[in-house]
Amino acid sequence: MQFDTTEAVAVKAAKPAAATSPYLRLAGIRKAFGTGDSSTLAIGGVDLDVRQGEFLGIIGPSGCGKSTLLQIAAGLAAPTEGKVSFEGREVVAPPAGIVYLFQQYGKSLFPWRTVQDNVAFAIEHQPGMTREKARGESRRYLEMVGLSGFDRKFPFQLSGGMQQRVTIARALAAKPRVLLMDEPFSSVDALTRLDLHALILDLWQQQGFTAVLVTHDVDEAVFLADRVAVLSRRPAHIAEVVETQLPRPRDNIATRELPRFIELRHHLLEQLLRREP
Ligand SMILES: Nc1ncnc2c1ncn2[C@@H]1O[C@H](COP(=O)(O)OP(=O)(O)OP(=O)(O)O)[C@@H](O)[C@H]1O
Repeated sequence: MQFDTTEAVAVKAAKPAAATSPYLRLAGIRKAFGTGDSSTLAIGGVDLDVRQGEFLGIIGPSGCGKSTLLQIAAGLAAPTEGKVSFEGREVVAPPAGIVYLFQQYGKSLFPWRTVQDNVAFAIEHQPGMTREKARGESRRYLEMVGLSGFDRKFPFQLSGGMQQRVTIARALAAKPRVLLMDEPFSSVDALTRLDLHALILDLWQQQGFTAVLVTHDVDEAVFLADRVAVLSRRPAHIAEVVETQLPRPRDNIATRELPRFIELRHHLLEQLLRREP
């Protein structure tokens, strides 16, 4: 299938300057682990601008450096070369406003805390915040992710999908301006994953944060994102950035049947399969 990028280029050119100005910028990012003969070059030079308010998907072959890149964007890891800036300031530590959602909900929730106290953890240390106020706020975010009434349960009393909803509620309680997600839906079953896709899109639309999602799943990236960045094999660089141009609101069944969805899925799978070792 021939992939037509002319439309994508035209749309990009027509956008107002404010929508394309640097918001979260990764410039010349290289990352090596170790030194000398045993060193691994994970990222070989990545330039990527994340636009304010967009939903950006990042896909790439296994082990190409996706998680490393996201950790660098979050200020959780330092690049060997290059610079990250957020709202015009260089990122040298995790900045306020950027929240990182980990893949393994099981490891990121505190098993000894109730669900509401897990969410409260994101806000209870804020100046002027009391435990009761934090719990009240937590219940509001639990309601947003469809978990009203589960606030006094412990994580082990919830299904995997529900536990991931708790981590999403906790991330939202921190009021992210940018939510970075590292394969957040990969540990749940296929139907729960579709539910979580709809949930994260609703929340993104309601709350107005910028979303960056790293995933192996081409369908997930195309379904959720405005743009999909394709990473090359390690050492990673940006092979391509595609504008999805799918109408919103997106629907779990209808959107996936659109010719544009099928065309993008085909193109991106072809890219990835060609790039798998
Ligand atoms: N702390 C570390 N020390 C040494 N090497 C590391 C470290 N973290 C990552 N790497 C290496 O860097 C490369 C990229 O890893 P990373 O986890 O970023 O890839 P990924 O694309 O997210 O992988 P996957 O798709 O399997 O989740 C891999 O070769 C990995 O072994």
